[in-house]
Amino acid sequence: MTKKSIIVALDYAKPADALRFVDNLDPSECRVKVGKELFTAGGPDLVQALHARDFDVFLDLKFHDIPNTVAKAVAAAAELGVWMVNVHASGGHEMMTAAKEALKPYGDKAPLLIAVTVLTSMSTEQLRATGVSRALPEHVLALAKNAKEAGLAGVVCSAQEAEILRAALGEEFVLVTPGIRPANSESHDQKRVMTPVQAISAGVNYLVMGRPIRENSNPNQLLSAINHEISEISS
Ligand SMILES: O=c1ccn([C@@H]2O[C@H](COP(=O)(O)O)[C@@H](O)[C@H]2O)c(=O)[nH]1
Repeated sequence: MTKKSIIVALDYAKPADALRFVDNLDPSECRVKVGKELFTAGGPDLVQALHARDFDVFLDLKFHDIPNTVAKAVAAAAELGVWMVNVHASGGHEMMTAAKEALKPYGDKAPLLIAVTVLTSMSTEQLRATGVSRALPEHVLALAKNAKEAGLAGVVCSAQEAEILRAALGEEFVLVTPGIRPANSESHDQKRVMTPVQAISAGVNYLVMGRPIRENSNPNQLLSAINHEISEISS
């Protein structure tokens, strides 16, 4: 179990606010995630500024397009030197294979390529309303199997599906889980949530946390406390 299993979501509108926030974090305690809002505002310069501060960057742009376009997009992410990048598993096998192929020239320097299964903000009812009739965990597993068959390193899912995925897809398959909330804290728009300890116990590799950390009066203290909590159960 890596010490840096917490990925802090930098969901800021302004790059300066994101950098001010990370300047109070220790890059040996966490990694960071740049999503659509911050990347649209700050672009490659912002990613470079995070690298200069020694942070591993998960570029969470959830690419979903035709295979050629997605392949070019993940190659552009590799050029930025990010640690992790993702696509939507619902884009299908051909799209995911094209993305994987596009990273081959980068060898050991290629970012980890993972696929989003079902967003953690979705409930069973919301998924059904999109036309998916099978049970939500079953759908997540089918998408994750497709991602593994296409050669991807892992998936984004909810920690609630981690045990099923770990059992079916093996120890090496990377599970990245947003929707992580400390006990008794607000869920916001997240529907499938778990606490950090529950998630790690279920076999998750990386915990994505945004608002609970960013909105805490002492983010560093909270990070250390969670790192301590999870190190106790994973040692
Ligand atoms: O299924 C998904 C995929 C991505 N996310 C992203 O993770 C963070 C979660 O932030 P919180 O503030 O901890 O809710 C956010 O950047 C999402 O875009 C997700 O939540 N679920």
